[in-house]
Amino acid sequence: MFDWKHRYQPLLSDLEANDQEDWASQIADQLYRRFESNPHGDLARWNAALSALPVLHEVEADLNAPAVTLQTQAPLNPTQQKDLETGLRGLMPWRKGPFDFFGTYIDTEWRSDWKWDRVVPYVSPLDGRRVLDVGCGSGYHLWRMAGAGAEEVIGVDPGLLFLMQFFSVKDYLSEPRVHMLPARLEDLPPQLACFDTTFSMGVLYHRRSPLDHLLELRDTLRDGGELVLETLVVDGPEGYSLMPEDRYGMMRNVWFLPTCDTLLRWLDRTGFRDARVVDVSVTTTEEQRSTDWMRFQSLQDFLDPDDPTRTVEGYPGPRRATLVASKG
Ligand SMILES: Nc1ncnc2c1ncn2[C@@H]1O[C@H](C[S@+](CC[C@H]([NH3+])C(=O)[O-])CC(=O)[O-])[C@@H](O)[C@H]1O
Repeated sequence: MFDWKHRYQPLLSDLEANDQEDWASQIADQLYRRFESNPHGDLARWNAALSALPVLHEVEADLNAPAVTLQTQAPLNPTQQKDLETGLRGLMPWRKGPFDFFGTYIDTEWRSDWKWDRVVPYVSPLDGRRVLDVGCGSGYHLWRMAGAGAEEVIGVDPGLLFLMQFFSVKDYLSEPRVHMLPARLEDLPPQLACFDTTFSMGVLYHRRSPLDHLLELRDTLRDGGELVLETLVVDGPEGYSLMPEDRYGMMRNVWFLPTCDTLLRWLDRTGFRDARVVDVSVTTTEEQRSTDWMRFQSLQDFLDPDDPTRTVEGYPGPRRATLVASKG
């Protein structure tokens, strides 16, 4: 069974030592529910894949390279190489990355490093900061945040396969600064007010109530803390946002695609100050595509073949804005 007690003990002890006993006991309850009282149907299979990964010593990491990289001095022997392949293949599909496990390159569906490169020039330096990443996926950006010098990084994402992918990296590293919880933002205690920087990238459009999402993000931050928000946007006047009739680019659960000016208004109304748009980029089929490690359909299949500037449903194709704001 997935040994969550052992893996989460350091985080729970840290929180207790920092007067966050309530949060620690809430996390322990949530973990118990997810792993023991009501486990996901695929958990045993994913755990077997994680357990298949070879035990290796003196692993070093490069958290500043485009692919989060793990390496050892000596190359892996053929048995270790085979076990590595079995374990990593058992954790497919790999969507957010890339990663390099001891020379095995995981070409993920997304070039998440491209997003990081777009965002990081505009973020206050992360050195010494306590950082939250909401909707962290496999945890790719968590490792890059630690590489950028953050003192502590916590990711939250409800996806359990993502969590298993996170532990496929974490189990190799003695890296006490980086944690991931299988939870939604809404599952965190209200008014945490303890993070210096909170990222929400690729989540807002999945929320039926985007303003509540912004309020919940604000409540995670200390006064003056920084929000980094990245989400899908459309053209149009202030106040406008697109609500797709059903799917958007074949994705279910897409609710609001605002204009940049609407987003600035939303941030103002939810208690942020100094909000600014720092980047707007079209998502290309080079950035999001099927690979050997994610063999399902991807962006190319979600765009109109006769007009790739539009989704198959006829909406404007994906364009993402990054905004930075402070808790007012
Ligand atoms: N309420 C929620 N709370 C926390 N996580 C959530 C919630 N709802 C959805 N998610 C999670 O947010 C992530 C959004 S993906 C962005 C990944 C990364 N940030 C990226 O920018 O590359 C974008 C996409 O694939 O559309 C998924 O992993 C969800 O499980």
